[in-house]
Amino acid sequence: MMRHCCFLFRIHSPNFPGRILELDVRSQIYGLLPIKSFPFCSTFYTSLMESSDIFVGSIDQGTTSTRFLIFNRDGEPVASHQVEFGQIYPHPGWHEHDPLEIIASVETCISEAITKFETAGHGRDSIKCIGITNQRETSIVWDHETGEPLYNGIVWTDTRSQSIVTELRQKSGAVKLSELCGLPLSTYSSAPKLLWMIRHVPKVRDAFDRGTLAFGTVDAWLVYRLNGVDANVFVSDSTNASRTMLVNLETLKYDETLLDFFGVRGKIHLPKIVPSSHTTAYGVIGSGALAGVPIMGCLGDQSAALVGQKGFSPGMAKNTYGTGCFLLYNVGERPVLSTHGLLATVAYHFDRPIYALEGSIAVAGSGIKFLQNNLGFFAESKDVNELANSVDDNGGCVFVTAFSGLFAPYWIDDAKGTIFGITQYTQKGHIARATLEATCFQTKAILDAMEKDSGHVLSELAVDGGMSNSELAMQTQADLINIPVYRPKMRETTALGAAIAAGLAIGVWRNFAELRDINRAGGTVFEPQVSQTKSKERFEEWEKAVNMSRGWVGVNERHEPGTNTTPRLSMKKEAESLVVTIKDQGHSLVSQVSKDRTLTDTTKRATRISVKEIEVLPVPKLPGKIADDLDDMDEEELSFELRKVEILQRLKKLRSVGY
Ligand SMILES: Nc1ncnc2c1ncn2[C@@H]1O[C@H](COP(=O)(O)OP(=O)(O)O)[C@@H](O)[C@H]1O
Ligand SMILES: O=P(O)(O)OC[C@H](O)CO
Repeated sequence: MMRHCCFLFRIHSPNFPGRILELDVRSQIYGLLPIKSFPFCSTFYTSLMESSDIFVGSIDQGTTSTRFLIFNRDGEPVASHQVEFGQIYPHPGWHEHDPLEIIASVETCISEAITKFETAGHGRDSIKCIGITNQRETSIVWDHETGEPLYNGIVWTDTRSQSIVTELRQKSGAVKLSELCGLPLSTYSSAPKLLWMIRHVPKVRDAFDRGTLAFGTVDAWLVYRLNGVDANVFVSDSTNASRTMLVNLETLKYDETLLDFFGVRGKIHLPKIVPSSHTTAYGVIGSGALAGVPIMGCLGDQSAALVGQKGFSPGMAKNTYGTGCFLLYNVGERPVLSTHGLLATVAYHFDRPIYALEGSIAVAGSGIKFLQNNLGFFAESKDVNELANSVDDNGGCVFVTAFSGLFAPYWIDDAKGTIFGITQYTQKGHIARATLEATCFQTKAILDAMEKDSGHVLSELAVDGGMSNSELAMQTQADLINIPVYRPKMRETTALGAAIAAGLAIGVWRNFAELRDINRAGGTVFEPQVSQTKSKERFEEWEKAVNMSRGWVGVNERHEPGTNTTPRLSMKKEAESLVVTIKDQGHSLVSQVSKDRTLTDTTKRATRISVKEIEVLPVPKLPGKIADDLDDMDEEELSFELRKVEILQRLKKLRSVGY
């Protein structure tokens, strides 16, 4: 076997104490040598022996888009590619991702970025390792034997598990949960989403009963599939695993009390929890443009942003304005349990775990996307700024963007998105401004809570994420919190953090000191510009609005189709149309395809729908049955060629939500 000495690394691996692993850049292990003396920093286990032309790849799998970036040793991105992927909203409060589409989006990004990288004159062999960072809590289930997903991923924003959460809150032991895992019992964490799938999705229930149900957050899914199903690399990093509610924050192991509480102990396959930076645990990319390249870093996206901002000392904080907005505050080597509505979480786990207090805001950039996609206010996210700047202030409007209830520090389950203060004077610009302000107000509330929990006053807030591109939002933020807001020049700090985690494992960077100058120059500082009295008044208005947004969702009124019984699906041929009815205990969804090819869906309370005259069949038999019936139908008679496609698409959509 030929060795290329410029590509040779020696690694002091935690898996092989006292021995050195030698491996080439494609991660083929040549042999284990006894360790002699090795002058590397004791904090990290790695040392890059000889190197030139070194790059680290980073997969950033966010809530709305996937990116792949390739960083040089100075932490500069030299090539990248980004794609948006499908957001599935089958019912109010439901939000899903197709797990296979997520994988496809990663593969596309890697392949396109590699093409750009090579066009720029680099060789793909110079990419030494890959880091992964991802949206957290989003829950994916698959068959442990086949690797096939059993349902769409339930996204962290999804509130369908509300009644399960309400039920669990009554259960003995509920109040102790957050002491063990650092998280409040809410729809946000993974465990209630997992329970919902076990209860309501027949395929998931079957796998659960047969003992083949595998559950993981997005990191585990990506690592598993990118290695190739046959490799069966089933791991999750501590920062991601700690968001499931199944993991003990102190031990970073699955906790029997938590597993028992959720009724899953010994009944499902869970990924092994490993540190965020590791030479071997994450395996290697199995196929495609980077086949053979090792994955060596993995962090939940908010942890990655903290690492990318180099928030390595206790007292350092960052706020990432992406789809949601998340403030992480480094509290050091011991977790701090909040008494003011914050989460205790793992900041990162390299040689040892470091903890953070977290303030989570469910809606930030997604509020802007809402104005764009749902209300048609503008064509692109960046246009929100022009619209918001078209007015001098919010014109008295306050928008509580509680699309998933309100997260930290309020944790109001029954709030809904609500705009207060609308008059005939209100313009789109006022609403755009109020949307940007909502995240800034909630950040202010989180910082206040953080100061109470930590006893420490922050002197500057480091920011990043898509919405931090908004000058108006960042200036508003500085005004409201009355401290400078620092925005780095290169805003892909999340991807950088994952690259750092991977690079530290293999010695691209040997210690934190070597990272000091990365992304330091050229940042922007937003200094507070309004009086404290003025910003206090505005914040009081916000808090009033928050209180008034309570109670819009009565727990019993939540739209939760399929909560109790097996849903029934039926179809009926009428003279002018084909009617497909999905009925469950709470609701019926009626899809109607008319002769003129229009398709209408109506969701009604079940009690108001007469299903007497139509055949009702158990769901599992239906797909084939419907397909057969459609084939038998007389084209003339029904006279709309598109109906099959339309109905089958509609059924696919319905099946994707568990029917
Ligand atoms: N110039 C801009 N001004 C305000 N918001 C922006 C701007 N550019 C992007 N955004 C918002 O940032 C969000 C995307 O940020 P990103 O960090 O990529 O999120 P994620 O990782 O969650 O997918 C979008 O929701 C978008 O609305
Ligand atoms: O997609 P983002 O960047 O808003 O991050 C999602 C979070 O990880 C959810 O906890």
